[in-house]
Amino acid sequence: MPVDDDVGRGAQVVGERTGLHPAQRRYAYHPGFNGPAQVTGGPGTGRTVVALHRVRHLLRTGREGDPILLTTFTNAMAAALRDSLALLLGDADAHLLGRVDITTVDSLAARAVREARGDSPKPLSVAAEKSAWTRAAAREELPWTEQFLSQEFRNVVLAQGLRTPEEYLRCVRRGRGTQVGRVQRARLWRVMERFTADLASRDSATYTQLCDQAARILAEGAPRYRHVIVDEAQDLHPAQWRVLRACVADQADDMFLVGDPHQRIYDSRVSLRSLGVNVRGRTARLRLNYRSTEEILRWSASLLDGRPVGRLGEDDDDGGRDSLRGYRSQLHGRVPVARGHGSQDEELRALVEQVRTWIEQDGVKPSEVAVCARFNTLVDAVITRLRRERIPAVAVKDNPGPDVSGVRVATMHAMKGLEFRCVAVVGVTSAVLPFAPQVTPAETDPVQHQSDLLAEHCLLFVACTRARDALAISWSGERSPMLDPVAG
Ligand SMILES: Nc1ncnc2c1ncn2[C@@H]1O[C@H](COP(=O)(O)OP(=O)(O)OP(=O)(O)O)[C@@H](O)[C@H]1O
Repeated sequence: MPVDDDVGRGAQVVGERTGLHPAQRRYAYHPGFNGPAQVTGGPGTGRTVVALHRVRHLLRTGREGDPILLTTFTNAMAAALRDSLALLLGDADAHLLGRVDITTVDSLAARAVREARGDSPKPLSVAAEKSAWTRAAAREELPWTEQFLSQEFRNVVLAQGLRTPEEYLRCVRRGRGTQVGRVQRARLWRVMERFTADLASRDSATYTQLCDQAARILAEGAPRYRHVIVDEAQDLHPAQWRVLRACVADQADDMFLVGDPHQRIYDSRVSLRSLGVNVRGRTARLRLNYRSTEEILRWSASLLDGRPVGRLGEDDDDGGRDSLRGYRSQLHGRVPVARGHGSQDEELRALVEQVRTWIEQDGVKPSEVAVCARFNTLVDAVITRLRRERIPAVAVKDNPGPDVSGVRVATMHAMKGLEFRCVAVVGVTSAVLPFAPQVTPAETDPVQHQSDLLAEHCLLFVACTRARDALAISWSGERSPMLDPVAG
């Protein structure tokens, strides 16, 4: 199989055109789509590989000098895509690489704002945003929490690009499960105005605000790219889609999107049609997983417990549902192991044994083993413990290159897009999965509650589907209810 064996990367290069499955090849080497095209599929079905081949095809067949934008979700994934594309192009086509801008949408947005204004506001941390909402709401007795205010601003105002109180009064609050009348909307708007003015005075902004600003700036100028290729499309917010739409003219082969709605771990349900990205008649779904064994796939899929997952690029009003029907692997191996422990110390001791077995008995390189946890505190504890037991360990967030040895340790969010031969998911307790502060209470907003809960299930699904050959799940104390379908 013509696959390079760099570690911890999702976008490994499938060598020549003939290495692709016919379903992958049909889209990667399509002679020309009459508008945006989209490829979906479960984890490990090679969507990123298809995106890379599409870039190569467009580079080879397009006009010399036509710029291409290739975006993904994190800087680490952008770096991995850059390496993979360079490998795929090889020496013969290396000169074409300069035509491809590989970056995240947030970085692209920050760049556009900086170019227009001479600088760009400082992005706000989650904690700083919460305090800013508290300040904005301080003068009024409001019935809303900071979480509600932040979601209303992000999921209604910024999602729809609303500019005035009149627009907000008139808008349909898509995706929100609460009624907010005219008087309440007027109050909410005042709070949101105070929030934005406060941030502006501190020269700060949320990432979504930055994208909203960038989309307006870009829409006023000429399109910057001839083609836009989007990896991990399931997690982009409408403001990020507006940035992308503004970057490329509405024409043949303008946008090529790949994503998996089962891996949506951020709160973004989007109607692409309403944002001028209409993929109708140009969609394909991949079903063959090349990464994991069938045993890992089945096990991980049952974590979603049949929960309905909306289609990529459709919101609740579009109403479509995606499914993992027909999703399969031709690889076979051991059934994943799920085990509870009396204390965290015991759990970490068992983890050390498991990792040792993978490395010493199964002959797996340390860098092909990953351990992940919901939060950084446990990530740090795992690294300390492994090192104490003389097992080399490195944090994925420190971006270790492929030649750095050591077990990779990361949060579940940071596992997005990566893959490893063996994966241990630790600390899967009821306290962190689902993580209550992350899930809007049903009485505050029942729709948001369901969507937040689904994102928690998807997060565990993403973590487990990074494993190629072996998967071990553990917890200490009370097991997460999300494991009920698999752990009996
Ligand atoms: N046709 C193929 N032949 C052999 N291996 C393949 C093929 N297509 C993809 N792969 C391999 O399958 C693995 C998953 O591919 P890729 O990362 O592109 O999938 P993905 O759908 O983007 O996955 P995810 O979103 O879960 O990260 C990689 O190791 C890749 O090299």
